[in-house]
Amino acid sequence: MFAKSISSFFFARTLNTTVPKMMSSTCIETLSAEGRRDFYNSFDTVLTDCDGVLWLLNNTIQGATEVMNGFKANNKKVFFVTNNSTKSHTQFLEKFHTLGFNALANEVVSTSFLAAKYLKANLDPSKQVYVVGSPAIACELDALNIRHFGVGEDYLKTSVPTFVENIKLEPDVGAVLVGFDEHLSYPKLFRAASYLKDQNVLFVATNTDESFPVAGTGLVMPGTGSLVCAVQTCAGREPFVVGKPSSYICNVLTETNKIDPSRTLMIGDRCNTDILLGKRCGFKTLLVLTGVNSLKDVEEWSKSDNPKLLELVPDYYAQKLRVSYRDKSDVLLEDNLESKNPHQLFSIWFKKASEHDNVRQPNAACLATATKSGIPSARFVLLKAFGESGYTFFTNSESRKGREILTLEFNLVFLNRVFLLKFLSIIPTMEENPVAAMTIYWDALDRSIRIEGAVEKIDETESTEYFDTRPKSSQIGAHVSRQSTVISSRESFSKQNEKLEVEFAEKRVPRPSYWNGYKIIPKTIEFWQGQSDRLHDRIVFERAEHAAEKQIASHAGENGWVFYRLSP
Ligand SMILES: Cc1ncc(COP(=O)(O)O)c(C=O)c1O
Repeated sequence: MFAKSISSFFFARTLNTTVPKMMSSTCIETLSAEGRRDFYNSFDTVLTDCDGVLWLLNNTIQGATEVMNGFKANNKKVFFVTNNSTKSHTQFLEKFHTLGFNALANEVVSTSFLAAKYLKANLDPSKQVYVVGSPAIACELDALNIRHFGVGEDYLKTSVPTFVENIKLEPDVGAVLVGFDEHLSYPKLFRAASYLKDQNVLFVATNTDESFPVAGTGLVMPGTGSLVCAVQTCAGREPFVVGKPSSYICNVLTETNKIDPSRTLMIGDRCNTDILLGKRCGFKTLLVLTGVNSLKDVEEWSKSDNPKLLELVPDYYAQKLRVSYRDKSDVLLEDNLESKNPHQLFSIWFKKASEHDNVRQPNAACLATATKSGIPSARFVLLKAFGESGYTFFTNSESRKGREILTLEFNLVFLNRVFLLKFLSIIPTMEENPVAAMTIYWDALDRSIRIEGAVEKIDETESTEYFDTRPKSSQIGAHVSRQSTVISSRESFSKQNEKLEVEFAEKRVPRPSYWNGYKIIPKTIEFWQGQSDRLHDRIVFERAEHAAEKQIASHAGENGWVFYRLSP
C-alpha cells in the first residue's frame, strides 16, 4: 500500500489551546508567524521578572531558559529583575546558572542590591541602617560598606511594658530598610516605628508584593508588602520603594546602559508590579500566565473604566514563555540537515508539525494545477501518503483539477475512437496538463514545503482500498457530489445525499469510478524555514540528472538527489 500512510493524522486532531479574545491585550500565541516576527523585532532590550516567569521556587518553568538564552544569542540586551530580597546578587547568579540561564552579574537586578545602591547614594555616610530584612540585605549593604544592624531574631522575651522600659535605640540611625523578614516581630515593628518618628530618617522598602499563591496548595504566602504595610501603619509614613513597579530600577539601569524605552519589553506574571513598571517606563509589556495573575483578572480590568485598573492591562499575553521565534543559531545549514534524502526530511518535518498543538491539519496542502494553455488554479487537498513513490491525494477525476491533471492513462483512452465521443461529452475541451505543484505551510513552525513534478493516477485497487477506509458519510458524499459542476441549491444536493444514505444504509458503498488517487512524483522538493531576521532558509532538493542539465552547483544528497540553497 502507501509507502507511509498518514491516515492516522487526519481525523482526530483538535486544537487544544483555546485562547479567549480580549479587547486590549494581544495574545502572542495567536499571532501569525509574520506577526510574531514583527513582535520579536520590535524590541532589543528585555526586562524579565523571575519568580512566576522563569521559575517557580527552584523549578524552571519549561521553555524559559531557551527563550531567555535565545534572546541573548540574538543580541538582545537582557535584565533579570526580581523583587525577591532574600537572596544576594551572588546567590541569584548561582541560581541562574544552576537552572541553565546564561546570566551575567550586571544583568541581575534584585531588590536587596537596589536598596543598598539607593542607600549608598542617599544616606549620610556617618549614619547606619536599621534593617527589617534578610541576611541577603545585610550582604549587599556590607558590599557597599554601609553600616547596619537588625538582621536576625528579635523576639519579645519579656512583657511589653518591661520591653518598653528597657528598649535602647541606637543614636545614629539614618534609615530604616524593610524587606522580607521571616523573623518579623513586635520588637522589630516597635524599633522601626520609633526610628521613623524622626522625619530625617529615610524609610526604604524593597518591594510591596502583597502575597504569593503557593501553587497547588490553596495556601497564601504573605509577601514583603504585608510587612511593609505593618511598619507603614505604625510609623504613619510611606516608604520609598526600590522594587517593581518603582521606576527607580530604570534609573539604575539607564545609568550604565543605553535603553530605548520604545524598544524595550517587560515580561512579568504580576500586573501590579511587573506590568505596571513597564507601563510607567514606556516599555511594551507581556504578561505570562504561569504565575500570579490570570487572564480573568486582565479581562475584568480591561472592562473597567478605572484608569488605575486599566493601567494594569498588558499589551500582550502568552500562556508561558516559549520559543515562538527562531533563534539565530536555529538555521537550516547544508551540513546539519536532519536528512539528505528529501522524503526522509519531509517525514521528520511532517512528524514535528503533526505533534504541534497549533497545527490543526498538518496534511492540508495547496495543490496548483494549470490547463494546457497555462491558466492556473489552486485549492487545498489533503495529502494522504508520501515517500519515494509519490505524494498522494484523492479527488474527483471530473473536478477542475481532475480534468487539468488528466493523466496519460486517459490520453491513451482518448486515442480510442469509441471512447472519444463519450469522453468529449464529459469534457468539452482538452485541458490536460499532468503536472502539479503542492505547497504545505505550517504557520506555527514557520515552515513550508513545496513539491513539484509530474502527476500519475495511482493504481485503482489502491484507491478502492483507501476509499473503503473512509467514513460512510464521506463515501456517500463522493457519490452525491459531481465536483465542480453547478448545482441549483444546497437543498437539492442534501436531498440526494439523504436518498443515498437510505439506499446504502445496509450496504457497502462502492468507490465511484471517477473518484481516484493521484500522486505527484517530485522533481523538486523545497524546504523553507522562516527566520526572525527575515534571512529565511530555502533548501531545494532536485533529481541529480535535472540539476546537472541546468549546471547548478549543488551538494550531494541521497538516493539520486542533490540539493542547493536559494536566496530568500
Ligand atoms: C520574598 C519574595 N519577595 C518577592 C518575590 C517576587 O519575586 P519576582 O519579582 O521575581 O516575582 C518572591 C518570589 O519568590 C519572594 O519569595
